[in-house]
Amino acid sequence: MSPRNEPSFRESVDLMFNRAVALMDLPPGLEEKIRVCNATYTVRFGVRLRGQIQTFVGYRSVHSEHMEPVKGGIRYAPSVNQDEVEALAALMTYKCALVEAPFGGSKGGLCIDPRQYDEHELEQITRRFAYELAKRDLIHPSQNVPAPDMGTGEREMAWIADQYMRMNTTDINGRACVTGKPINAGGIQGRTEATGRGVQYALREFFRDTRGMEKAGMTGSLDGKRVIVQGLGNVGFHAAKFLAEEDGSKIIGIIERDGGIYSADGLDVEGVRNWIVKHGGVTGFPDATHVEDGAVLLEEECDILIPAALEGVINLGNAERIKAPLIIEAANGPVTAGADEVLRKKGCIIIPDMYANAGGVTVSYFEWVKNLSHIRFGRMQRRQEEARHQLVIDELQRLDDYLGDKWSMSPDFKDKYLRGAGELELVRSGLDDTMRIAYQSMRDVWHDRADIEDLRTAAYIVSIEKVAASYRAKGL
Ligand SMILES: NC(=O)c1ccc[n+]([C@@H]2O[C@H](COP(=O)([O-])OP(=O)(O)OC[C@H]3O[C@@H](n4cnc5c(N)ncnc54)[C@H](O)[C@@H]3O)[C@@H](O)[C@H]2O)c1
Repeated sequence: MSPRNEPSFRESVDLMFNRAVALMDLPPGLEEKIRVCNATYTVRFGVRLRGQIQTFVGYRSVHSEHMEPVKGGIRYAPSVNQDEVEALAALMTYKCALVEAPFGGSKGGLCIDPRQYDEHELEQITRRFAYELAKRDLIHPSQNVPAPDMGTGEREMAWIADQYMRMNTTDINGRACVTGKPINAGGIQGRTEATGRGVQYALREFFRDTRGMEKAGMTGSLDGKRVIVQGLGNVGFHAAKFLAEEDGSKIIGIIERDGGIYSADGLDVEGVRNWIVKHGGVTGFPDATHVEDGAVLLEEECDILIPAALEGVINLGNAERIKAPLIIEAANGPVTAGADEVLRKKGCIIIPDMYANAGGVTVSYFEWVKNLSHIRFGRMQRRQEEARHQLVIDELQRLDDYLGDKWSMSPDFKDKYLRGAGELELVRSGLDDTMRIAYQSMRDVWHDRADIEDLRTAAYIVSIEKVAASYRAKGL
């Protein structure tokens, strides 16, 4: 974690914000209005567990209501605190603006180590937390819509949705009170993988940016690139798996709570994940070198470093020793403001969190829209699309017959062509499109303005401009 003399997470976010606004022309007062967190609600509640009452502390922070509902995940971790949820809520505001998800920023957290409780106990705690928030409209389809974050997943989101709906039986849009739910509880295809998938799409778009690649001193494609990932949870696992399986990248290092593993030949991501589930950590994973202090692997030679666990892991204590020319912030806030400056001076390119991990909120947006429209994406068009596709296939079949040996339809064409109509494909293409457009908007600012050195400042400028435009349009 950050050495004590570094600013807190929230201060770090504010410093990065200030760096961007210094290059903008905002009316006096507006910059402060955008930067500050509107409100943070603290809840303390008791749950009777194992024969005695245990008190839990949780937070829900609302950073900006320039658009409503506000949106942001709920984190379960012992280290959750007000500063952290406020920093994360601020990042949600900028993230939503950057990818044009029509939400303000929010975040929640519960101080708990979920590994210390069984499933039934976690359900009791989650339902009580949800009750405390929902009765104050801090969980609500049109006011405040949580999602998963560290330590939570679709299981917790299903409990939260159910709790809200029990409390609001006449709210026909009740399911839209939270996203990241399982499919059979109103979720959407592709949400679980969305943040990791977004990291993959972000990297693909970066690799299409010739000038960006030049700035990073990189050439070629993702194929064969050496990648180190910290945190093989929801985000890190999916990002690593897709990069290895679909882009040919080599995952040479994985860092977890109990240390790190390294193999120059590349690690089997799925195998490591299964090992962690079975053994509780990476220790003992075969055919790899194990290091007790996983953080040293952050400093190992690689092409792409993906911090996907905690904030503040790249700080003034290790920034000078980071060798990766490219860092993609899958986690929120993994690089402190001080480390950001050190790395910038070294020429390291950072794809910033507010863009890199925006895949989650993008697909959450799709899920929210799906819940409000009460119909699965593609359901009404599917038959019609299939009929149109069949016309094309029939026509190509005639051509195939006519041309004989000179040409033939590729064997998987029909399958691939028909596959384009389902919900998962629609979600993926919507996510890909979003990640491309958002990258291009920061890229243009980064490359076109001589006074902007880095992608993070460009990202802040693009999103602050959007939030400012929204305040200007509606008044404060
Ligand atoms: N889940 C999402 O959709 C989402 C969306 C946007 C951003 N994020 C961000 O991504 C990051 C990870 O979230 P997640 O949902 O994947 O959480 P997760 O709980 O699924 O996974 C976190 C992983 O990090 C590991 N970890 C914890 N402490 C560690 C340490 N000290 N060193 C190494 N590994 C450690 C955990 O063991 C776990 O495998 C967070 O910063 C979160 O805010 C998540």
